[in-house]
Amino acid sequence: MAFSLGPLKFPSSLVCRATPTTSSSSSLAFDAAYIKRAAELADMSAGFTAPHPNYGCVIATTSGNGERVVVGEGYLYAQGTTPAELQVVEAAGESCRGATAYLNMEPNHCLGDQDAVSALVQAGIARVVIGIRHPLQHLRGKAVRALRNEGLLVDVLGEDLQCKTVEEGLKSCLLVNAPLLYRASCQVPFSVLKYAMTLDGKIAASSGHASWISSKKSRTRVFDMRGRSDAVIVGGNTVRRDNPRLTARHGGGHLPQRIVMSKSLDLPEVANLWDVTEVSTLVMTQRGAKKNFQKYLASKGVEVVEFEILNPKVVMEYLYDRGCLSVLWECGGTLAASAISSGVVHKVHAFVAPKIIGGKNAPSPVGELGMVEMSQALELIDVHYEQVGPDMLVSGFLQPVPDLTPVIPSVDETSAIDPTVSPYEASIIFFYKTWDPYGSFSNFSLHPIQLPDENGDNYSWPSVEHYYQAHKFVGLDDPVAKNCLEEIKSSKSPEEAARIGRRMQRQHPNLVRPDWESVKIDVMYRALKCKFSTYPNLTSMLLSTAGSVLVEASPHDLFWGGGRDGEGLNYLGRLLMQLRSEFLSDSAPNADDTSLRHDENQVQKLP
Ligand SMILES: NC(=O)C1=CN([C@@H]2O[C@H](COP(=O)(O)OP(=O)(O)OC[C@H]3O[C@@H](n4cnc5c(N)ncnc54)[C@H](OP(=O)(O)O)[C@@H]3O)[C@@H](O)[C@H]2O)C=CC1
Ligand SMILES: Nc1c(N[C@@H]2O[C@H](COP(=O)(O)O)[C@@H](O)[C@H]2O)[nH]c(=O)[nH]c1=O
Repeated sequence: MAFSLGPLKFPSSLVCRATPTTSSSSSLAFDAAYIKRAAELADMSAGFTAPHPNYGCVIATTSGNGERVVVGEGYLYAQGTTPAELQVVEAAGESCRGATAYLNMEPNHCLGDQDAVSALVQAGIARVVIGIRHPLQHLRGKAVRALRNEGLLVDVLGEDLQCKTVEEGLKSCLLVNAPLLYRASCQVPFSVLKYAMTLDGKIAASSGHASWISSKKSRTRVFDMRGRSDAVIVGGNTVRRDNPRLTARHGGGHLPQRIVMSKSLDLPEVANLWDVTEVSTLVMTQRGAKKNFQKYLASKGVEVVEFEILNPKVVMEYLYDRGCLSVLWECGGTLAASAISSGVVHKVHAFVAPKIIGGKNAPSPVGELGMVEMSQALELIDVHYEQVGPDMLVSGFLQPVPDLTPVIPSVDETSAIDPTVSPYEASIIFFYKTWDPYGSFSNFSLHPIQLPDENGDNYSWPSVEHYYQAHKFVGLDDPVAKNCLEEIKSSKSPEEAARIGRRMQRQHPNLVRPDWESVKIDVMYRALKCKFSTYPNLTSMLLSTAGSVLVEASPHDLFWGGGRDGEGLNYLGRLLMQLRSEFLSDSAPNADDTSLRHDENQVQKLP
């Protein structure tokens, strides 16, 4: 799950938070330059590391006359080869003592791996500057903690170093591992749509002829893009029309797998893509399509994969499972439209050639998307323009680079709600359905609570949800509202209570107590406090989550829940964290309500 807070943004105050060793602006400028260099180095292995990240490392020190000197540089060549940090400390030897290591990304710190952390420690590195934390939950923060435990000073960009000077460096680090961030966030490979079009927006003449629209220089650039990808995808029509090779002919380097998506399998018997001597080809089709042709392809060494229904989403999920990090779509407009509509395209590279071909029926880069107004157009983010020979390369993101910082609410809010949570280090614990591992945190869990009813009489509410829904109608002198309250009290399940309360609120908003919006958080907090104080196992379960951010994983409820992509306010999670914080500072939690006034004040303070 992604909590995209928008890409490449810094907190609004750009005041530098910097450690004593880095406080001068010239040191920050060095930090920024070296971290950028680490990202450049990491980029050298693009295409080779799937599904692992790209790592670069620069080690710099201050010489006797006070000058900064780089004592070593390196990058991870490919998956399974010596980590960048190890290579550099080995090469730089004694010069590493007291030096600073710049890493574009927090290293893996897994048991059994050749360990970057121990290499840096043993080499005598004094300080480590890290571009971004590891985006994968199980690795996030591990190396940072381990290095700090060993006494090294660790500065993470955007956390310990937050200022304009390092902004570019951080951006480079995010971009160089953008495929990993998208992969981790969307559970599909990072996906780029590339096409070449004429100035009048055609990707071929009306005859279908397309070679060539872009210049030789642009096409050589495409070879490089292919080399950075793990797979290149085209549709059946492009195979029939162009007979492409889809190889990266830029002198060595990585070759991506070639993928054809064809439902009909009405493909030519002779095609460049069926020659798999240099690189493999996969044909993706629908179950049962032209079995004889499937056999024929298999005899040529072409792998055929059948799907129940062939569409870009299932193909991308399949490629994710096969370990692809990055995929290049080089199809025509029909398949491109289908891929964009399915939400699997993250970036676009459009080569625009200064040519006009015309033709009413000449194809364009993206087919039907079903949009009717210009306001619906998809706008690219972080757009770049670059002249390549006579052509213009326009590129940009269709979806922001995901920020996987596991924080809901925001970094600033988190410590205000629960000071025990260190926002950058925290893991997220999601809860939602009652059968989930933390299902007892749900309002729907069947843990009766004793709290006064509308008459002030002690009442056993079957669940927090019963209490919450009923309180929408408390204090109203209306027979329908009173009846609804009674119905909620006697409803057989929390789901039923929720259904009655929500329906009534929707159909008769005038029968909901007028102060509901301002008291609902208090009502919920009172019920939660009672529930978690009443049941010792729930108290300990809540306390056991100390240090983690709690998120109600409701995709629809954007007030109490975190939403599908972290867009929700997560008030239920916030209240539980607030309660946990209160329990932690109170050695003997109980259901006594004498502290309630104080709690209410605290609740009011929530942003
Ligand atoms: N200038 C450029 O950058 C490029 C130009 N071209 C040009 O574009 C033209 C071909 O474009 P176009 O016809 O759009 O071809 P596409 O490459 O988009 O192929 C469309 C075909 O993809 C297959 N397909 C499989 N699943 C799907 C799906 N879910 N949705 C849509 N298609 C699916 C079908 O193959 P099947 O019919 O076999 O079932 C379909 O006919 C050619 O003239 C070619 O030269 C192509 C690529 C790039
Ligand atoms: N016509 C066109 C492109 N077309 C794309 O390139 C494929 C051909 O690749 P190959 O056989 O490896 O050279 C073709 O099928 C289509 O996907 N690309 C471009 O950069 N510029 C162009 O003008």
